Order: sequence, then C-alpha cells, then structure tokens
Amino acid sequence: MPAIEVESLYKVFGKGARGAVAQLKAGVPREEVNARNVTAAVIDHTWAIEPGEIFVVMGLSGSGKSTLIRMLNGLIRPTTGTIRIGGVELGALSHREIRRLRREKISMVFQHFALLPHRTVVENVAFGLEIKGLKKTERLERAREAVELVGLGGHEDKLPAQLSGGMKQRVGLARALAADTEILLMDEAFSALDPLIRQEMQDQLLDLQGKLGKTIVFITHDLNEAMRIGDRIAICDGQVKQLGTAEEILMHPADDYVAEFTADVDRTRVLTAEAVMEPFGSMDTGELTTVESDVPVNELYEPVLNSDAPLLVVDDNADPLGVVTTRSIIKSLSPETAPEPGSVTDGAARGPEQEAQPA
Ligand SMILES: Nc1ncnc2c1ncn2[C@@H]1O[C@H](COP(=O)(O)OP(=O)(O)OP(=O)(O)O)[C@@H](O)[C@H]1O
Repeated sequence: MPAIEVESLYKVFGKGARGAVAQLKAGVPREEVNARNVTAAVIDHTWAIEPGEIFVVMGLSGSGKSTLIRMLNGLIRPTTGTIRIGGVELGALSHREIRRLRREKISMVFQHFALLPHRTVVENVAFGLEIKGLKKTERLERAREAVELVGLGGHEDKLPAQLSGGMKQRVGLARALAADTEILLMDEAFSALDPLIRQEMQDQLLDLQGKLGKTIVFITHDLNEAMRIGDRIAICDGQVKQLGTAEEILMHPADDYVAEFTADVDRTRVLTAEAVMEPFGSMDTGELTTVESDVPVNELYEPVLNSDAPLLVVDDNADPLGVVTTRSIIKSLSPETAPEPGSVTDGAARGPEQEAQPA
C-alpha cells in the first residue's frame, strides 16, 4: 500500500473555488481562472509515494508546494480530490482524528528550524515528545538517541544561539526523527543553509534514510538538490509538469518548462554509468575493467582515461549491461545526443553496434 496517495487533488483559494476547479477540469487555463479572483495553487495532482521513498516536490515560488504539504498533513482541506495516508482517507476524518494521525504518522522539518530559544538541544528535540505525552525520562532518552543519530552528540546541552545554521537544522531533523513517525515532510528544510553545509545535510539525510527507511516528502525550489536526494521528483507549476527519476527528467524533459530547469543541472553528478553506456554488441567483454551501473559520470573520468578499452558496466549480479567510453560520456553531456533509457539493453540484445566497438 502506498504511504501517501493523492488523486485528482485540487486546491483553489478564494470564493467560487469549486466552480474554478470545474473550469480547470474543463480545460480553462490557470491564468484565465486566476483572473476571476481565485488562486489555483494545486491542480490535478495524482500520484502515490511508496514507503521508504524520498519524493521531492520541486517548483518555483508560487507553484503550490507549501499548499500541497499543508494538505498532506491535514492543515488545510483540498477543494476537491482525495488524500490517503497509509490507506486512510483524510477527507473522512474529523479534525481531532486528523490531529491524531498527524501526531502519530507525520513529522515536519521546517526551513527556519522553529527551535525554542531557551531550551537546550536535547530539550528542543524532546519537545515534540512532550506533546505526545511521553514521560520525561523516556523523552530525554529518545531525544539523546536522535541527537546522536544526526551527529550532534556532545552538543546536547547547548542553546540554539550557540549553534551554527547547519547544527540548528540537525536539531530540527533530530526532533522529527525522535517522534519516530513513518512520514517526514521537509519544507525547504535545507534552503537557508550555505552551499557546503547544505550538501552535508543532503548527504546526511541520504545516509539516515539508508538506515531508517522513512517515507520523505521533500519540498525544494532547487532542481540540483531535488536530483541529488530524490528517488523521484515531481516538477510542479500548479499542476505536475513531470514526475520521474532524476535521470528520466534530465534525459527526457516533458516540455520546455522542465527543459529550462534541467539546463542548470550538473548532469555529470546525476547521470550514472548505466544511463550513458552503449551496447557492447559482439565485443569480447571478458578482459574489460568493470564499473557498477550506479556510479555517477563524474567518477568515470579517471577509469575511462586510464583504460585503452571501454569500461564494462555491470549490474548487482556482475552481469554485463553495456560499455562506457570517453565518447559515450561526452555524448551524454548534451541532452540532444543522450541515449534513450533502455535502448542500450535492447541494442545489446539485438547484436553488434558499430559505435560501441573499442577504438
Ligand atoms: N491562504 C491562502 N489564501 C490565498 N492564496 C493563497 C493562500 N496560500 C497560498 N496562496 C496562493 O497559492 C499559490 C501557491 O502558494 P504556495 O505557498 O503553495 O506556493 P509555494 O510553491 O510554496 O511558494 P514558495 O516557494 O514561495 O513558498 C500562491 O499564488 C499563493 O499566493
């Protein structure tokens, strides 16, 4: 069962919201609908997030990201459409039941930390558990564990004013983790951080995710960030313009709107050996140096340059998938010449391809 599922979800602000939804459904453009004193913030979202997935919602300011997240945690109701959290439809719940579901299933991490200035790190982390009604010793024990988990061990008794931005955000993350909910909603959680600290936090999130397997909805306006951490990314502008993996979006932007975003993305970090490889055809692959299929392109430069022959891309079972050469790497860096996903495996099955032969 999906962890979160939305179906034909709309949120329009203003009088006559339902009528506006009907117009949108009938194909009236958003600008035209908005000209009638309403704001269509979320338009026709239908998607599902599997447990353990990092789902990134990416869009510019005003694209409906915050509205979406506020609907997901039940702070505002959709104009029309359904939201299911762990199979439970939010629309069928009373306010009290929604508050309970939020407490038990969902934690939030905010951009501006929302720390209590007069409480220590560990007290801030324990605060959410106080609301849940846990006893003090248990609260502090769980808080200490979470503080340790985010790498803040030794800083338990500091006050927020004594912490750097990155450390404050770790406290925010620890607070969410201490609550031990299945779902984390992260709203521009790293956007206020310096680039290097931000990258550190992204790495830490991926690391924690590897251990904890939460379901994470991560909101950002930065496509590089989205592609770094998202298992799948929904690019939104009111409606979902494209939903897919980083590679799918990069290789096949759905329209000009998406393509414009992808122009700024560092392709070498997102694309993997598997995405850029070419068919090995009838080549004797026995002697080739192997690379794992998920190695990013920017880690292939050295092995490719140090090898006269192509590199053999292999899967988890060490079965060959394709080959990578300097040429395939250079080709992949331009969207126009990048190979179609899946085309390589098909090509390999069909037989030799001239362009994949060793030089
Ligand atoms: N309570 C509200 N009443 C009226 N309009 C609203 C309300 N909340 C949001 N909006 C409008 O809905 C649209 C989407 O806003 P939203 O905050 O969801 O976008 P966002 O993508 O989160 O933007 P940002 O990145 O700037 O936070 C905007 O045009 C906003 O002005």
